[in-house]
Amino acid sequence: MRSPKDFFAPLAVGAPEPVREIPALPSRMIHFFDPSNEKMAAKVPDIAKKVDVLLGNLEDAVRADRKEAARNGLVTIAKATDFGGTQLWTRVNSLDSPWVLDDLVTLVTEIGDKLDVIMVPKVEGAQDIHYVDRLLAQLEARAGLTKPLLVHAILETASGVANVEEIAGASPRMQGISLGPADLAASRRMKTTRVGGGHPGYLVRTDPTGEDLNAGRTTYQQDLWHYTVARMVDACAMHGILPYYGPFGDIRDVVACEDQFRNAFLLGCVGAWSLHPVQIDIAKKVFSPAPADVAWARRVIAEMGDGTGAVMIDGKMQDDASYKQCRVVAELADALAERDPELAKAYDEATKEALA
Ligand SMILES: CC(C)(COP(=O)(O)OP(=O)(O)OC[C@H]1O[C@@H](n2cnc3c(N)ncnc32)[C@H](O)[C@@H]1OP(=O)(O)O)[C@@H](O)C(=O)NCCC(=O)NCCSC(=O)C[C@H](O)C(=O)O
Ligand SMILES: [Mg+2]
Repeated sequence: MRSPKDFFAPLAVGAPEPVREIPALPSRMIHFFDPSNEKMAAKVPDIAKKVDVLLGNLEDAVRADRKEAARNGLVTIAKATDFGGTQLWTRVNSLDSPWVLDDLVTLVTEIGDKLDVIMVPKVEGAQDIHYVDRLLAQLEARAGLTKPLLVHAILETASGVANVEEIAGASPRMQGISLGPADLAASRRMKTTRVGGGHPGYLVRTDPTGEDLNAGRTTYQQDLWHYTVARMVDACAMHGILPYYGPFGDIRDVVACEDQFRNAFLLGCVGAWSLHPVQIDIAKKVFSPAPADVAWARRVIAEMGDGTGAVMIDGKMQDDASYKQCRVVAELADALAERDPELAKAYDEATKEALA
């Protein structure tokens, strides 16, 4: 563990100064594509206009014999594309794989100035982040980069969950953490074969109403991921970094995907992964607060003045704490409005109506 005194010192001579604060840039959807897949790669310029984050995936879902093609494809795409205000991320192979060293060396050297965040899979503890942290500093120094690359960990091993607080605080590069429900289920020996989402067998049942144990009893499906997401959100909030729900693998089930994303949004996540174009608009809808909620938040803030004391608005008590809750929603809305003029208009119209 580094001393707090040198936590923000560069880890290699000539490496850029680490950031002191993680920018809360819109990242409602992290859109995955395989850079070795020509059809997907051809769609990148168009998709880049629609998403907050575009991620060139080199890890799982890329066949072993396509790893080099994916790495080289990402370099070519990054050099040839103007991403505008859209962030470019990558997910490198796992730290125990034969590909990760070349992934990091090639990407930082060739396109380190274009990349914003490196997603590291299967993180087990702070030691994994420390390894990547030092290596990135060496590579950044050699490439002459002036802006440090940020690191995003996937929470997808039982050890990772047990160590999530130390992972979140392991480096000033830590930008955020995503839930990886598929690998996590395997690591924990959970008995679901689904990629994220619920399971009909994970439920609670109302009490029996009489002798017949089957009669009149309702069951309610529970969220398999509630504990992990909540723990991840707390760890991220404690360290000033951003939490994300990960993948929802049932691409056809756009309804359950929206539900799972919304649960994560309400619990504190700022975004989720989109694996297919159809999931982009779901994430955009869910992770942008509704205009009516933004209008309400802005109204409470306006009526609360300096944010202290208690007032009644429409029969509901508001005080210092609810003022802070409203600031969370209003600040997110302001950040999204800056990127999205349509959303800005919808928020302003709803606010005008609420304040009239
Ligand atoms: C899931 C897919 C394999 C589905 O692909 P496909 O069968 O081609 O779907 P469609 O025919 O409906 O596609 C229509 C067109 O759209 C293009 N397409 C599909 N997906 C994307 C995309 N992500 N980005 C850009 N374009 C995309 C198709 O090429 C079709 O094009 P055209 O024929 O010209 O009309 C596929 O969507 C896919 O591979 N998605 C990404 C999967 C992925 O990245 N998986 C890894 C992340 S999840 C994970 O790793 C688990 C996690 O770590 C954990 O442990 O939980
Ligand atoms: Mg995984």
